[in-house]
Amino acid sequence: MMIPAEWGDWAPAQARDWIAVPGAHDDKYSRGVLGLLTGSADYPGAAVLGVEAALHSGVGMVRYLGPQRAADFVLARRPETVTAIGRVQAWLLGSGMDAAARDAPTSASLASALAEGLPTVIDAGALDLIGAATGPVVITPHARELAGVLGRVGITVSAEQIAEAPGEWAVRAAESLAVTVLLKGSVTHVASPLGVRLTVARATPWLATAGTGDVLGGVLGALVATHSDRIRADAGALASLAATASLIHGLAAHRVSAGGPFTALDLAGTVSQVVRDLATGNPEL
Ligand SMILES: NC(=O)C1=CN([C@@H]2O[C@H](COP(=O)(O)OP(=O)(O)OC[C@H]3O[C@@H](n4cnc5c(N)ncnc54)[C@H](OP(=O)(O)O)[C@@H]3O)[C@@H](O)[C@H]2O)[C@@H](O)CC1
Ligand SMILES: Nc1ncnc2c1ncn2[C@@H]1O[C@H](COP(=O)(O)OP(=O)(O)O)[C@@H](O)[C@H]1O
Repeated sequence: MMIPAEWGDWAPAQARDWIAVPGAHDDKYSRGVLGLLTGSADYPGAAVLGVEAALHSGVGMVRYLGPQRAADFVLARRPETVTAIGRVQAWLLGSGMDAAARDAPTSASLASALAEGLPTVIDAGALDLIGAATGPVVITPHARELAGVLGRVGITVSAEQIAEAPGEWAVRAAESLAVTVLLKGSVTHVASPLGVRLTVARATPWLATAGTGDVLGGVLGALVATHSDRIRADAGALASLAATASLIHGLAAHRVSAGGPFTALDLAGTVSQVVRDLATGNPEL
């Protein structure tokens, strides 16, 4: 296995360059629209968390196009969300889905989104569909999910082995799958097929609570939607955006935690404060 050449720790000064600040000529469409196919009858809450996080990250519009039960919860929490079908600049797929339990309409919707060639974040219950993507992809597995993804391409590894050497396995996955990999953990590792290797070490162990990964998906989805043109010109941008999303997530966690427990929904609500501090160059970050 290839040993990672050099890992660089991603810092707020670098993340600042990846916050899309709207200008006088922007409207909601020019800022970027994120489409979400997330949530399921079993996990409708993941849809709410992803939408909440995307809206707090600074995006022009969120189109939530998942199952009706989840859409009802999403709209009850966030009436800003649009549930009408329409054009998007990027997709977030799979959070709160179980690949083994996906129904035919959901699989068809995922296939259709993947065929559009748009920048796409693939999480959780859509990770089995990486090979169907036609655009630039970033995947957001934890160690157990990455073991499953690698198993599907004939690489046998356990979640425990991945947790022991996360950097090496993130690189192996990026090279084998030809996608950007954001491997979640106490330190997050981002590896791209082009050789970018970034770590983000700003998290807190209080993040080990249900739903925080769904929040990360929403943050990354928003960043990708607001940089869609740039990604299409240079797929390498996905690694910088993935590291920025993880950094925002970790900084928001510290802020909402202040040394104690917090909920995933409250984490999502804190993301906008961190994005503001990055955008305004707050030196305290
Ligand atoms: N609010 C929402 O809607 C949320 C929705 N979410 C969504 O859920 C989906 C699945 O995500 P995930 O990461 O949990 O799934 P996965 O990698 O299959 O892990 C399963 C493994 O866990 C283990 N296990 C289970 N219970 C255990 C126990 N008590 N103590 C110890 N082990 C236990 C279990 O082991 P087993 O019980 O089989 O022995 C198995 O190995 C995904 O779509 C995500 O987005 C989440 O984000 C949460 C918030
Ligand atoms: N011990 C830890 N220390 C720091 N961050 C953690 C720790 N455990 C989990 N995290 C972070 O919390 C998030 C959990 O995501 P995930 O496992 O997908 O949870 P869920 O499926 O419940 O949303 C990831 O961003 C991960 O990096």
